[in-house]
Amino acid sequence: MSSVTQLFKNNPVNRDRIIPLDFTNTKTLPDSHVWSEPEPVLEPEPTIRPIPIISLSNPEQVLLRHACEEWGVFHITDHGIPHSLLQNVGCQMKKLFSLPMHRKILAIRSPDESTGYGVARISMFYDKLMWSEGFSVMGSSLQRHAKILWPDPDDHTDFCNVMEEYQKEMGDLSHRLVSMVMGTIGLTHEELRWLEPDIAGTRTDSIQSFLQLNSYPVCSDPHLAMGLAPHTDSSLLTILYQGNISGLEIQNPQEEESRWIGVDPIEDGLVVIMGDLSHIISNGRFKSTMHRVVVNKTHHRVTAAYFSGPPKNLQIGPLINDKDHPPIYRRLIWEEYLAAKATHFNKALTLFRC
Ligand SMILES: C=C1C[C@]23C[C@H]1CC[C@H]2[C@@]12CCC[C@@](C)(C(=O)O1)[C@H]2[C@@H]3C(=O)O
Ligand SMILES: O=C(O)CCC(=O)C(=O)O
Ligand SMILES: [Fe+2]
Repeated sequence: MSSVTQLFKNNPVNRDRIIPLDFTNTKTLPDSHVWSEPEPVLEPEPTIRPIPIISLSNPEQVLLRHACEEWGVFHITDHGIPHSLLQNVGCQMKKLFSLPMHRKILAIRSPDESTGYGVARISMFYDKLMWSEGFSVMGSSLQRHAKILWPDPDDHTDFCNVMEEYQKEMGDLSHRLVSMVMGTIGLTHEELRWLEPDIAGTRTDSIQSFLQLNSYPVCSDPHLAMGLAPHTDSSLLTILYQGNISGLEIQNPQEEESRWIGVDPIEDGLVVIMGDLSHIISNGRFKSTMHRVVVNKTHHRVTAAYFSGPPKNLQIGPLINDKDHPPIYRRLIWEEYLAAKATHFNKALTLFRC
């Protein structure tokens, strides 16, 4: 059993934090989903620099390092993922989330499981409920849940083929990205051996991953709702496909006073979100930036987030140990980190401080 699966068995979620609202049959915002008074619209700050864009056909080390150290979030272009595959992923997500509620419910995640249909796990750390629904995939859960959602083999085969292809592409891309970003701070350390491609497919120590499909239905009162509440990702890094609809925002990492900045889609781009584990490995140099998702009145937004993490049972820890910068985090395995996150949420990182 994967360590992530075991983790969810040990940290079950309350049922009321699993089943989403039936958004298609909800015309006005229920009180459970009202987060705040409308925020005053902030004038755009002239000093705010745009989120970095890194071309993978010719990545500049200095820019990439800057993106990881100053922003923790950046766009990538020329990533090699076929445009048609991204479009198919978008279509399949729409197909899934447009199913009637009574169908989606058949694939509902159970309280001690990580995969299937339901509300994002961070929901349990907030009083209010979010204007979103999700579908999580890990390993063999894809086939099982797809067959429940679509008894007709034509439908579930299409869905599974697209998602399997996407996971394969994301696996390769995340390997490339992790070694690229770690390379920018001089990490060629023995301990990064697990990043070397597993061409024969025989190693048991390859990267673990988790695919999260998110759906943010149209909302009559977007200023009062929250698509996905503020959080940092527990991954090494997350690759996000967000189509061409805005909604993702990051907390400006260069300001003390939190101000949210939109990460608006760019043509054929993907977004990379640096996770807490990269922050740990880089001994605090890389930011794992707080982000959230806002919703809108007119467009149903669907996104695919691919979380990659280190191999099962592999201990990771700060890898830049010169005497001027002693390690600020202790060593840990991904499962331990996820367990801390599942109970302490945004305070999890501080628990591993030396
Ligand atoms: C591999 C991961 C990453 C997890 C935990 C575990 C499985 C589910 C992932 C997400 C997916 C949705 C956002 C998030 C914040 C959530 O609620 O569940 C993510 C979380 C994290 O990054 O902590
Ligand atoms: O949907 C988005 O724009 C972001 C999703 C996200 O942050 C997540 O799934 O962790
Ligand atoms: Fe996230």
